[in-house]
Order: sequence, then C-alpha cells, then structure tokens
Amino acid sequence: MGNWGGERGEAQGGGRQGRDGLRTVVGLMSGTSMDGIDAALLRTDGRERVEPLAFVTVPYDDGFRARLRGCLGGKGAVEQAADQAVHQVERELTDAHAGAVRRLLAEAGCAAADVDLIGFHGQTIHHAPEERRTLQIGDGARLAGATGIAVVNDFRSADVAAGGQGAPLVPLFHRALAHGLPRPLGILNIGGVANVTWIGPEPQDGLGEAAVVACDTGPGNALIDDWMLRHGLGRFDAGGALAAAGRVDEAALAALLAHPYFDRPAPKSLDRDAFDPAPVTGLSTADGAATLTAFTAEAVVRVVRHLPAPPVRWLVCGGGRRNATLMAMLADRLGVAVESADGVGWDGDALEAQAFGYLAVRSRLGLPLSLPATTGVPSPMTGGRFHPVR
Ligand SMILES: Nc1ncnc2c1ncn2[C@@H]1O[C@H](COP(=O)(O)OP(=O)(O)OP(=O)(O)O)[C@@H](O)[C@H]1O
Ligand SMILES: CC(=O)N[C@H]1[C@@H]2OC[C@@H](O2)[C@@H](O)[C@@H]1O[C@H](C)C(=O)O
Repeated sequence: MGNWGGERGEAQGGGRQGRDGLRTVVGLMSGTSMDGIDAALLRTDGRERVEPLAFVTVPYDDGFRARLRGCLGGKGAVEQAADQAVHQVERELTDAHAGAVRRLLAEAGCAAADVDLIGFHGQTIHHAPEERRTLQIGDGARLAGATGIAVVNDFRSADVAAGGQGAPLVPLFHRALAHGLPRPLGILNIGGVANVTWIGPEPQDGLGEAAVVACDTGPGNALIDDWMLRHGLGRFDAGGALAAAGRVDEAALAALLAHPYFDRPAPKSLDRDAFDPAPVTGLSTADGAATLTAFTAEAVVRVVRHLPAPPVRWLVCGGGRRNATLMAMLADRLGVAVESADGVGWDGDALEAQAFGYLAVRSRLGLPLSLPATTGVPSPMTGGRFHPVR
C-alpha cells in the first residue's frame, strides 16, 4: 500500500501525506437515527495520531428521511437494492453527502485539492451478519466524481464475508483516542442503536496495544424516537423530559429484556429495528418514554457481564448523551462515573464521522479495521472499497 501517494498522485489533484506523516481526510457518517449527515475533517496517520479540524451536521429534510426509511431492512432488502427506487434514494443520499463535504470544506477554509481521502459510511439499510449480509447504500464512485476527492466506502462487507459481525467498527478509533484515560474504560455510543468499546489496561512495557472488546449493547435512541414520532411529540425526547415525567413499567421492561440478544456473548451486533416495542404499547406517552429509556440503560448494564471486567469509567458519545434522564439512569444502574465524552475533550457528535475518516486511511494502508474481539471476525481484518477520482 506504499503506492497510495502514487495512486492518488498529483494528476488527481489530491493532497499528499504531510511531512508529519498525517493525511487530511473527511469522514462521513449517516447513522441509524437517520437524522442527517455528520461530516468531519481531520488529520491522521490511521494509527496513533488524530487531529480533529472541523465538523458539521447536515440534517435530512423530512421528505428524504421518509424515503430513506422506505428502503430499510426487512426481508428482501438486499434484493430490493437492485430496485430503481432504492437506486434513486442512493443517488440522492450520495449527492447530499457531496453537499455536506462542500459545506464542511467551506466552513473549514480547506480546498478539496488539500484532502487526500473521504471515508464514506453510507446508510445501513439491512444488517444480518448471521446471513453474511450487510448493506450500506451510497455510491462511492459518484461521490469521488462530485467532490474530486478519492473515496473509500463499503467498510463492513469484508468483515461480514469473513464471518464477522461487520459492526461495530469504531473501536480501533476509540482506542487511538483513549491513551492516558483510566482503565478498564467503557466508551458508549448512543445513536439509534447503542454500542460499547471496552478498553483494557495499557501494556506496562509500552509495547503492543491495549486489549479491546466491543459489541452493540441494544437499543439506543431509535425506539424512543419512534415512540415520540408515533405520538406526534416530535422527533426525539429532548433532554429526556418526557421520560423524566413518567414511571418505568417494570413488567414491560422485563418483557423487553427477555430478548435472547442480552444473553449472547460479545461480539454481537444489531439491525436498527431488532426489538419489538409491543410491551409498551398500552402505556401513557410519559411511561412509555420512561420504560424505553430504561430499556436502553438496562441493556448497557446487561452487557457488563460479557466484558472482561467492569469499566471503572464510562464516556458517552452520540446524541443519547443529551438525554439527561438516560444519563441519570445509566449512572444509577452502572454505579460508576458516567459522563459525556466531551468532558475529556472529544466531540461526542463528531466521533463516528471522524472514525470513518480514520478507517479510510487504515483501509488504504491495509491495516485492520476490525479484530476478533470487536466483530468476531476470525483474524484481524482490513476492508473498504477504494474509488479513485477518474
Ligand atoms: N437534545 C437531545 N435530547 C435527547 N436526545 C437527543 C438530543 N439530541 C439528539 N438526541 C438523540 O440522538 C439521536 C441522534 O444520535 P446520533 O446522531 O448519535 O445517531 P446516529 O449516528 O444516527 O446513530 P448510530 O450511532 O446508531 O449510527 C437523535 O435521534 C435523538 O434521539
Ligand atoms: C450495521 C451498522 O450500521 N451498525 C451501526 C449501528 O449504529 C450504532 C451501532 O449500530 C454500530 O454497530 C454501527 O455503527 C457504528 C458507527 C460502528 O460501526 O462502530
């Protein structure tokens, strides 16, 4: 992969590796909440060094969000991907990402020619690793053409094809950021789905890397968001205010937690709509919100027994860290410090987008994106598909 510079080359007008060994990259994430596109600009060597530069979120409009939802999951989603309707949404999604890149670079005062690479996650519309299927829509070649910047996309397929879960993929990025923080450390991302990265003690001899274990914990905000939408109460429970006004229905919570997912050891991963919220159906809006919020928190508690040792501290990123009721439930139930990742100087909204920029560099360098302990893949696995500027 030493020819990366050559492949990008000056003919492609791209930035080149700086004297400090860092690449300038854009990371793009459009997560399971389907709230919009997160776009991050950073410099990184794809190993230890990460220097965030800028970040923007570009929300989807309601019409596009509805069209995107129409592509989601269910039987035959992969076959459906051949459909014209899905292709049309994929084109729209890709063009919206190109717009997000332009906006990010304009805000950062950075020229496209100074960017080496884009890491383009795309939108997951189907995730069934047990069937060796995962599908993120997003046209890498079209994005490269529209931005004039080479693109890496399709980060999850190689892992899933090799028998891994294909998710979560942020753990190696989390480890790169976590130097000097107390161990074992739990990093909890609460998006539509929630996922944890457990990071063990730093090797005493300074050689090698800290152990890392990861999995999806269970629902994040998706069930709460769907509940709010269904009741005409907005897109999410701002600050957790509605949940704070309700009472947790213990019988409904127990029914939700009866799902076999919580007994499965890590690594394991989820599709957005893996859980059926039927147990809360008859509850008041406030009690339903409280119970679904407790479900997200309790799912995190249930994962602790699948980790090598309980984390001594939890750092929370993703939109769920803004839900004060959820954060209080987590602190109460985990019994150790639970705090926003922003408190250690990270941007809890930008982390996933940054991770896909970082992983794009790793992809070009042929480095692993996943490990047996993060996705269950049989051996450390690289991945991603490269789309040069033509
Ligand atoms: N002020 C707030 N109060 C409560 N919840 C909030 C607030 N702001 C955002 N959220 C929640 O965070 C969600 C968005 O989180 P985020 O952007 O981390 O998800 P994502 O990246 O789409 O998902 P994933 O990590 O699963 O891919 C919203 O859908 C909402 O539920
Ligand atoms: C298949 C898929 O898109 N999974 C997402 C989703 O959103 C959160 C959780 O489920 C996580 O496993 C993953 O995203 C993050 C960015 C990851 O791969 O680390």
